Amino acid sequence: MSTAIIGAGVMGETLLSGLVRAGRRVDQLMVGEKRSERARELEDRYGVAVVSNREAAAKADTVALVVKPQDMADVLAEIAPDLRAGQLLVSLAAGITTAFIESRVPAGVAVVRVMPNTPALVDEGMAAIAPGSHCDESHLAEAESLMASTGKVLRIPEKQMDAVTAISGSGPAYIFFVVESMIEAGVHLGLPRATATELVVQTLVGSATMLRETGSHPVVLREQVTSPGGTTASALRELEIHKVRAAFLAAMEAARNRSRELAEGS
Ligand SMILES: NC(=O)C1=CN([C@@H]2O[C@H](COP(=O)(O)OP(=O)(O)OC[C@H]3O[C@@H](n4cnc5c(N)ncnc54)[C@H](OP(=O)(O)O)[C@@H]3O)[C@@H](O)[C@H]2O)C=CC1
Ligand SMILES: O=C(O)[C@@H]1CCC=N1
Repeated sequence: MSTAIIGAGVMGETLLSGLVRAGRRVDQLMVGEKRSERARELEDRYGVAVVSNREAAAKADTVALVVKPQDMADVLAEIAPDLRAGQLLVSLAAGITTAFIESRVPAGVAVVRVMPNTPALVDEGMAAIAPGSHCDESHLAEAESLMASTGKVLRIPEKQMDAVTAISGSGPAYIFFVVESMIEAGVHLGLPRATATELVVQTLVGSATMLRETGSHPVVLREQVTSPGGTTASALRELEIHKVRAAFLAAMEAARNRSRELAEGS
């Protein structure tokens, strides 16, 4: 089964590198890339064939679309003449619905919508997948296997996709923002930047591992850290006063709304 990746930016290369690490044969992979300098870089780094979008669409059994949502209509118009019934299109673009894609490609082309995230680069990705209307189990299983090469995969109904995008798609950026803020705070408290960075990163990894390995609710884990009348209670009171919880809710609503807008091409 050959797979083409159209759009080899951050997410496209993340998928490509994951497939290569997972042992997919490089001669079964293709990349559609228009910039020749970038094409050479990918050929050198992965030994993968870089071809035109149309050739990729014509030759591959599965075509992964990893261009920006705003470029999706143009790319679909370009490759539609080369697509045929039975092929699988896997879209990783935020906002773009399976109906949007299905209305622009030949009948019988199966579409799966995926929301991945960048921790896929270290095989700790979280991807959600949703089938379009002409998809059977084999198509969904192929999309699942593509994404499982770089982490966990969850099957969801497409109506949940904008919310998922706001949580796990954009989520790594929120976590990095928190990490950055904690490091800056450490520097304000007088710690060397390298010390603050090591403390924060290991605290994050340790806390994430506790969440995954104990399966305990985050409230329980937070209460274990919060000694009566102690330092953590003082810190958490400040986070509540500064409405951090409300800020997270507003941020994720904004991301969900932006995902809906991207579907309309804005
Ligand atoms: N980054 C992330 O964390 C996540 C991204 N996504 C989705 O992945 C998609 C890509 O995002 P991201 O990787 O961040 O963006 P990038 O801008 O890094 O990548 C987009 C790539 O598409 C290429 N491209 C644009 N037009 C064409 C075309 N006509 N033919 C071939 N390639 C083309 C661009 O090339 P050039 O630079 O030369 O224009 C670029 O390399 C988006 O739809 C986004 O919603 C989903 C989840 C997470
Ligand atoms: O910011 C974005 O639009 C993309 C989708 C999810 C993460 N990055």
